Amino acid sequence: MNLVVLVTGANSGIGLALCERLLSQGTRGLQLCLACRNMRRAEAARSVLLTSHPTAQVALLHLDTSSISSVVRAAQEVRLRYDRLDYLYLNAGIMPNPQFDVTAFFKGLFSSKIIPMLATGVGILTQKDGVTSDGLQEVFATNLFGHFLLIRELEPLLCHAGQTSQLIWTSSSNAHRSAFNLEDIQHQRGSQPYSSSKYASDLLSLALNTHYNKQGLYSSVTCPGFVMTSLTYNILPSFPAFVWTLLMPVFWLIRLVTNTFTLTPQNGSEALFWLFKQKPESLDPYAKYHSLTSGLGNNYTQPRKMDIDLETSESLYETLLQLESEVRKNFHGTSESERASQRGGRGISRGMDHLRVNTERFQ
Ligand SMILES: NC(=O)C1=CN([C@@H]2O[C@H](COP(=O)(O)OP(=O)(O)OC[C@H]3O[C@@H](n4cnc5c(N)ncnc54)[C@H](OP(=O)(O)O)[C@@H]3O)[C@@H](O)[C@H]2O)C=CC1
Ligand SMILES: CC(C)CCC[C@@H](C)[C@H]1CC[C@H]2C3=C(CC[C@]12C)[C@@]1(C)CCC(=O)C[C@@H]1CC3
Repeated sequence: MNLVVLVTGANSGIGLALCERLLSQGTRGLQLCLACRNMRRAEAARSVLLTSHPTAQVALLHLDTSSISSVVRAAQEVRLRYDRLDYLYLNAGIMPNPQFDVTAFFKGLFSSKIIPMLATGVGILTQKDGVTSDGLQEVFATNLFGHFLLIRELEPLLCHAGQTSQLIWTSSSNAHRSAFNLEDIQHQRGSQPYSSSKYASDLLSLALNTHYNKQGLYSSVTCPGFVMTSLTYNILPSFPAFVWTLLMPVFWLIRLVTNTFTLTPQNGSEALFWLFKQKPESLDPYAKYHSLTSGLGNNYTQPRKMDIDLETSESLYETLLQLESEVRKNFHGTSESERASQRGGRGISRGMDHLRVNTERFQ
């Protein structure tokens, strides 16, 4: 059987580590597709993978999840290239302009909330969000909506009679109900867009199971733990690399009390890889599958109930469908010459100006 696996944000961190593990376990005929926004980095990732697995089938796909036109074009390309899609890893993610609250961190260290604070980062992190050329909030567009649109565009490959397909989200322990608001799903008015987008992915996964299980499509949510990647290095950009290295023994000690300090991308990809080997029908739609690493360095996967409910997940799903239909109307309303100039990388914001206006009421 030729399994097709597509991973978004596959050129670094957890996504790349997952690809390495998928190839290492030696599934015959596995076709891996790295969907990345930066083709130079994607090429470099493919070289790394092919160095250790010279006969592997590793394809590249240009995909910028924050851009509607890029998602639509990438999905078109996938439909041309493949006649099935068995696993879709929705892994690409950003946490732009993170602000680390040092005072809250030190207060937390000497309070009873120390363990949850170290495990989730809740209460010590905020971000400054931007707006995409489509007029959407950047974190929402990148982490959630681009992926939602991708799933909808790939429906013909994902919903096949007689076979199951899996959607696997890289969510986070930072996902928190208090950061999410159904009236402001893009988190335009708050300072925790990352937490909001990850909580929204937890809700959306539940809704996707409700609507697509009958068609053989299953969705699950993972949490990689705290992993040292470019995303986390960016939280304390003033720390040179050697400071992080010096802190490693401290982190290993913390791991003795919270197994969420997975630290390496390989450890962090544990749950994503574990799900690859599971029968999707046996998975719990209300569970988040956590990558955990014990004090002795052993990796394992543990399901934990999410703080989500069916009603909110349905409301979010309906709102996303409305936004999708608005976005499609505007995208198809764009003239061919405008789309051609978008393809050339110019005039995206001009071509999508009317969309920005129309999406305003969804923000
Ligand atoms: N590190 C951690 O502790 C945790 C991470 N996560 C999640 O894990 C996922 C992977 O992050 P991680 O490996 O840590 O960090 P990395 O920054 O190493 O990986 C993020 C990947 O997403 C890609 N990406 C970002 N924006 C886009 C976009 N618009 N279109 C396509 N690809 C994009 C990046 O590409 P590029 O190289 O071009 O920037 C990169 O390949 C994210 O969803 C993150 O939120 C969750 C919990 C904890
Ligand atoms: C000695 C200190 C300077 C150590 C600082 C540690 C913090 C920077 C980290 C402790 C818990 C971490 C954490 C995340 C980021 C970095 C910490 C706050 C995340 C929020 C990163 C993104 C996620 O999705 C979840 C992570 C949870 C834990």
